[in-house]
Amino acid sequence: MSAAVEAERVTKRFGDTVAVNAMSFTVAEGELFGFIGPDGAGKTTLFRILATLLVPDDGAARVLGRDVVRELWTLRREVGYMPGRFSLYPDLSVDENVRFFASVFGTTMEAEREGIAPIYDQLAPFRDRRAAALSGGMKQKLALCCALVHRPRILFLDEPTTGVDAVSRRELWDLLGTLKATGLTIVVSTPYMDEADRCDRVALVQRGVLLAVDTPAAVTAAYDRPLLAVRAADRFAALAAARAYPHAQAVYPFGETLHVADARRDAAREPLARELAEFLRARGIADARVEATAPTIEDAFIARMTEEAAA
Ligand SMILES: Nc1ncnc2c1ncn2[C@@H]1O[C@H](COP(=O)(O)OP(=O)(O)OP(=O)(O)O)[C@@H](O)[C@H]1O
Repeated sequence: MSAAVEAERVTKRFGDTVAVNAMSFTVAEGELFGFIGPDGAGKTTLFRILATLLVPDDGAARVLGRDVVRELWTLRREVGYMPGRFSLYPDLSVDENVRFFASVFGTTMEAEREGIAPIYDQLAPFRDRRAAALSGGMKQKLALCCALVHRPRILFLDEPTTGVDAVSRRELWDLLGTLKATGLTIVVSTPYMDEADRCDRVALVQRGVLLAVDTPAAVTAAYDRPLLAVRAADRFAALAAARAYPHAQAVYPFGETLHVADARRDAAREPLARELAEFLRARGIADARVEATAPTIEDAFIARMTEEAAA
């Protein structure tokens, strides 16, 4: 498969801030590729460079084989970009928004009706409603529809699920799956680690740096230290106590439990669980129960980010 995106040491600075720091990666054609990272990681800046809206200070990027700086005018017709915010006209109706974006690219909503059907069909009941009056999930679907209306060969979606309720998040990811099945290359960013498993490959970003690029399964498999799950009625007190544990590399809430990453890589899990339980009980967490647990991709990400922050 040829590459849909090739980035080579792409760098962008704003004053003293290095928003994107020498990022190199490739996205294959037809791939659903996710950038995962917290606020300020550089996702928006990178997406704007790949969508030809911002010029990198250093490095080079090619999208669909075209240079994002030298060939921007050709590329703009072939790329769909959905920014995190402000992509719709709030006072225009659903249909008027779609028609507007179609006209920018010299086409019409009618001509593109079949291509946008998987999304537009869900919007059609609200076609005359002003965009401002749509729910968060519907706004995102409309923005996606507008980004697709000129039949791009690649789609860049910047945080499409931020601020969207859980059901709409799932629906949006299902839609991305449907679009991927048509052969479209999709590059998406998100601050939510639990969305990683919906991607073919993910890139973990923090402070402008790529920490890992791999399949979700490989990122999870690379987690190589004992992970312990703690249950206690007073989770807050247990968290404070566990943070004082000398072998804890990272301690964080995880669902109903706390996760404690033990720094002793090669140790057997069970004795470590007993040792932590004894430590917590000695610190007043009388009901502390500790067991070894299998890492998820979120644990793997947190470990990478903690290591990097410590370095
Ligand atoms: N136009 C700008 N001028 C100055 N600094 C900027 C500009 N755009 C981004 N930055 C800074 O660059 C860094 C990366 O920002 P960016 O918006 O790319 O991150 P992000 O991962 O998309 O996070 P967010 O979800 O907050 O947008 C941040 O420190 C941000 O403050």
